Amino acid sequence: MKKIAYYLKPYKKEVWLAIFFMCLDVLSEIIQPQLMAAIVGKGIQSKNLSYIVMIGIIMIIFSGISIIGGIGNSKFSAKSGVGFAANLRKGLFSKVQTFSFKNIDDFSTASLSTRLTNDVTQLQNTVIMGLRICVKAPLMFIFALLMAISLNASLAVILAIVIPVIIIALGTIIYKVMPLFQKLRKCLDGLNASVQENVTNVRVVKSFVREEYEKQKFYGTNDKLMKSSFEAINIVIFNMPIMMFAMNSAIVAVLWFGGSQVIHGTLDVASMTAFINYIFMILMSLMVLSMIFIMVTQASASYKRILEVLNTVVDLEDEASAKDVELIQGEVEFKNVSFKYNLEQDETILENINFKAHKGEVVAIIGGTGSGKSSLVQLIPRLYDVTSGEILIDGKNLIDYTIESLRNNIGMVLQKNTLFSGTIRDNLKWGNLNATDEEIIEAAKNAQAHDFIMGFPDGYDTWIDQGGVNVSGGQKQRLCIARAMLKKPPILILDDSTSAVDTATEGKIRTAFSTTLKDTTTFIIAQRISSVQDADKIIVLEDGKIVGLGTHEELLESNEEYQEIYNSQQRKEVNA
Ligand SMILES: Nc1ncnc2c1ncn2[C@@H]1O[C@H](COP(=O)(O)OP(=O)(O)OP(=O)(O)O)[C@@H](O)[C@H]1O
Repeated sequence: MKKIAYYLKPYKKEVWLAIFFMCLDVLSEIIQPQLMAAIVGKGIQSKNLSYIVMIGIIMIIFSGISIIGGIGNSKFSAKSGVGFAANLRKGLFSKVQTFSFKNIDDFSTASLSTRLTNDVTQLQNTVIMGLRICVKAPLMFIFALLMAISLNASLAVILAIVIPVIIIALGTIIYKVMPLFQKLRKCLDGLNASVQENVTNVRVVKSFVREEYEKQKFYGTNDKLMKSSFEAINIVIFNMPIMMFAMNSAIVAVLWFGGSQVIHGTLDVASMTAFINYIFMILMSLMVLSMIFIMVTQASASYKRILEVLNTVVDLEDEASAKDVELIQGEVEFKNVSFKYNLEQDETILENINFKAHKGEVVAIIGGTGSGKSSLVQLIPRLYDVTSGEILIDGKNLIDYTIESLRNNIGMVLQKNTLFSGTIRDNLKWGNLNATDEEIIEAAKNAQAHDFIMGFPDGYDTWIDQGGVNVSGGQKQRLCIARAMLKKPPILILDDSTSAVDTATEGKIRTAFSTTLKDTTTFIIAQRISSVQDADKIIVLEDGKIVGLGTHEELLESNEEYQEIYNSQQRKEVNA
């Protein structure tokens, strides 16, 4: 609770103001039945008009105070709730930014986005409602109870029977509904994942004419959510009738016993009317409290999910001895490196990897799909940590460098390239915020992107839509390469990042690399032999193991696997 309350702390003043205004509202409401009793008892019975007018004016004044209290409370509770939610979202977002790839894999992207949006909104509403009703209902309950007892203690005994019945009924409802609310939030995750996946991949869905299939899949998830909601609603609906039954029974009992007291002259009608009003207030506040409890039960599912994010131990953090490095030289060595995504997993993704890349060398990695090429390069910027063995950069273990300074020295073009909404210039500058226009143009020229950028009417100010959907696959890849080059990193990793670029353009990019990035150690993952044949070293990977290491000529002469890949690509070219 402390962890979440921390985000409400900056709004402490607003919280107290909301409570203060609510107290005003409750006190002015609580006084009304007494004043009404005075009008009925003293004013009407003794036909004293000036007394009735005077008490009437007092009632109007208290109503005015009650309105001011209500408005003040609404304003400050909304301010606290909305501010709290904004702070909490900031906190969650910052936490997610520290997550390793594994942490993100564990949660799933859709679940994280539900937690940052829906779950936070749920807590925001709970804070707002809490500060309105949670303060009002208990205050109203206590004051009305005190007034009822002071008016007629013997009649108040009725409450001693009704209140425990209500509490037991409410407890049972909450106990039953709690796990259902948790199930409901999980279903909401599933629904969000389905929507996100479908919207992101709408082009694939349409090109495969799989709209109907996706629709059925979505209907399934949607039905699941509807069924879980019904399950919860079927229990919650008992709340209101039970409360109404308890309230009506209590009022009938008051009329029965109170009526006989009036007949025997031990209670006057005005006091009985006031007593009924207080009973009404007590039971109404209990009813409202019951609704709050249900809302809190629902929010507690969101609370747990938010806490899970905040409490996540980031499995990839700086070692205590890690030091910042300004500029690394770029020598990379893998020593007996083995890797699994999950320690419980039987299958080893990379096994006993050994090689050394000298500063400025181009190391190409080739191999079948799923052979572990991407996994291997992702270990260099510590996107994942090795399971055993070690990776050395400039002779020092990776973990001796702080993650931030290490990654600042590495440029990476991932297999799944992403551009952000913004201009081309903004997207390129993302690689180096201090880059000048000249540097941006130079990087774009080297990545063979300048010509097509200038072909757009707005040139470098052309707007890129979210995900880069308004540029072609090959253009997107070249923009991502330019972005990485702009960083001028000592180590550059290109994971299958020219697959959509034609061979001639790819050749030009390689030439640009060899001149402008001659001191950069470059790792290139590629499928085409033509993309790797000029590399200083080629690693042939198969099932996570190195089965060949050498230059194109060496491998062509002595390595069976490489020969096989080469021959199959030659055959394809001849057939084409
Ligand atoms: N995040 C992940 N969690 C668990 N397993 C993964 C993850 N990413 C990849 N794998 C598994 O690791 C193995 C190697 O995948 P990797 O992406 O490294 O291969 P690759 O050689 O780059 O393949 P491709 O050429 O198809 O991109 C595969 O069996 C894959 O299923």
